[in-house]
Amino acid sequence: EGSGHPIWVSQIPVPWSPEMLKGKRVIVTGASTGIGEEMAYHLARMGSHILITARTESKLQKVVERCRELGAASAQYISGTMEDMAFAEHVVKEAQTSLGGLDMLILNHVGTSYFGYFDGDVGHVRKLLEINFLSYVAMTVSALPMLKESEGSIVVVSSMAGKVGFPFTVPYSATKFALDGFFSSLRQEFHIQNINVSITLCILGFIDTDRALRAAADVLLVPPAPRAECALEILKGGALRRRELYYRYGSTRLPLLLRDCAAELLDRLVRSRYRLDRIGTGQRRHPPAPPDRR
Ligand SMILES: NC(=O)C1=CN([C@@H]2O[C@H](COP(=O)(O)OP(=O)(O)OC[C@H]3O[C@@H](n4cnc5c(N)ncnc54)[C@H](OP(=O)(O)O)[C@@H]3O)[C@@H](O)[C@H]2O)C=CC1
Ligand SMILES: CC(C)CCC[C@@H](C)[C@H]1CC[C@H]2[C@@H]3C(=O)C=C4C[C@@H](O)CC[C@]4(C)[C@H]3CC[C@]12C
Repeated sequence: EGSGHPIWVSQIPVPWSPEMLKGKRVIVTGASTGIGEEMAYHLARMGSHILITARTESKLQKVVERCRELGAASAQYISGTMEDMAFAEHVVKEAQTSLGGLDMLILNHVGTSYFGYFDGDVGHVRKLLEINFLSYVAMTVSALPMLKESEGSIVVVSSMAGKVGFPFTVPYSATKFALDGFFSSLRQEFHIQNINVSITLCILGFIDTDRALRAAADVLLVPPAPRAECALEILKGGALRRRELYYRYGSTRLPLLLRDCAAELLDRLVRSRYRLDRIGTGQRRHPPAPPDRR
């Protein structure tokens, strides 16, 4: 008995239950902090086998310890950078060798970017595409044989900035839009080929992680949503094999409906949620912004 609404999964309505992830073998990337860390703790409480990754070993160690305390069936980490596709593939192989397979691949990490006017640095766009997009592709490709066998799930953490153009996140937004194209197209092929691997694209609004607050809290007139609740909603969406997950629903799904019938209006609404006079303080690494051209 779950508490959520019944949702159609393969023609059968299934309610959410934490039991769904019990004993499942799950990879979470970018799990040293933020939403990824919270997903690891939820999975631990549900009794999953957890393999987490990020660059900072000291943080991963602590997260793994906490996961064991919280009741994970098992918890381990591998540290390394997703700039390196060989590392991305290595993480997946580790699931094969130490967990004997994989039920859910949660792609969540993002490389560091800036919150400010696009600075023209093409090299940065390429690097961010490698970390935020290409490594997701590489991990998906190497995990697919295991996921086919388990009839498992791929969970892709994206953003409102992967569906709508927001200012001050140009390189980041490009990487998130790329994920939609790749995974939505791939989902269609899975259907045609009767491959029973679900793909859940998660569309998140502003979430209260340390990094996001540091970068944008000063500038945005939008209240951030809590990361632990966000993490749980992502896991529910994945377990229920939904195609897309919106969090929070009211501030993500409704603006997207508006986009499809009144794009200019949404653009204007979005711009009105920014204190443009505060851009250029704090996180920016690069020289002067062009004048505000509203
Ligand atoms: N917070 C928000 O407002 C929003 C977040 N999202 C999405 O949610 C997801 C999580 O975001 P959030 O929790 O805020 O992010 P955080 O910055 O808190 O966490 C990012 C994670 O990625 C890891 N990481 C960073 N660079 C690399 C790298 N080169 N190689 C491997 N791992 C790396 C970090 O660890 P380490 O530095 O140790 O490598 C960390 O674990 C992202 O996909 C983000 O786009 C979407 C919409 C809004
Ligand atoms: C106006 C409303 C319709 C909705 C507004 C939602 C806006 C404000 C939300 C949607 C996506 C959010 C950005 C995001 O995805 C990820 C990051 C990376 C992080 O390190 C710094 C914060 C940043 C840039 C978020 C800033 C806030 C954004 C633009």
